[in-house]
Amino acid sequence: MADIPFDIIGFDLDGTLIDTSGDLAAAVNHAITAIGRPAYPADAIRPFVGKGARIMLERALAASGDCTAELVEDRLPVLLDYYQQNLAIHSLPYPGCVAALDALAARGLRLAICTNKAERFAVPLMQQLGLADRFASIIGGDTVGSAKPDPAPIRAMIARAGGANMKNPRCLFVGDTINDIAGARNAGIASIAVSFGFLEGAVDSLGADAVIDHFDDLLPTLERWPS
Ligand SMILES: O=C(O)COP(=O)(O)O
Ligand SMILES: [Mg+2]
Repeated sequence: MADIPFDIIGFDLDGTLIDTSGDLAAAVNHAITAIGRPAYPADAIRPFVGKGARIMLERALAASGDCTAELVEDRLPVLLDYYQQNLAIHSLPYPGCVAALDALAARGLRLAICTNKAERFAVPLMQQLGLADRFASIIGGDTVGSAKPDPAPIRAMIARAGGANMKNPRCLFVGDTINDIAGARNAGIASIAVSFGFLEGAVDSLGADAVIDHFDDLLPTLERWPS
């Protein structure tokens, strides 16, 4: 069995581990159809995701009319309340995700999450999907006071996943947008971009160290990683 030269593998959540676009779209639509805006299909929400719920709402409002600060302040609590109650109605892990997590854990790797989603959504979402216990740490966009691409949340993810007690923890981050790949680079760690997430445009342009098109490719890609 080929050696994997990492101790901790970190993952982005939305668009990487889990396709959350159906529940995010439902929450946005709940907030904006009440003021006469049209509903978005899940596919149309994907490019709005990546920098937290406020920016997702701003992008959705701006794409269908005006987007004033008052409108955002008025609609954001409605969106967040709805999402908190409906985290995992449509959301599912991407194909092969759970098997890949099992395979990595069986190889002794620690798994962790760093998402720009607020922690109060990220943790119960993973619990409701029955996956939270697989992760040694789950850091949200509001856990440490800054979000990716700032390196601080990725560093906190590593430290809380046991890296704080390791001499030189070897870490890699897997994500779907520039926030993830730039965040990994800013934290000084390697990265893999997934091509099946919420990114619009060419995944190669993210500058990740490798790209995977399916979770089945994750373990072989790590096994081939130069040590
Ligand atoms: O909720 C968001 O905007 C982004 O979440 P992610 O960092 O897990 O992709
Ligand atoms: Mg993402």
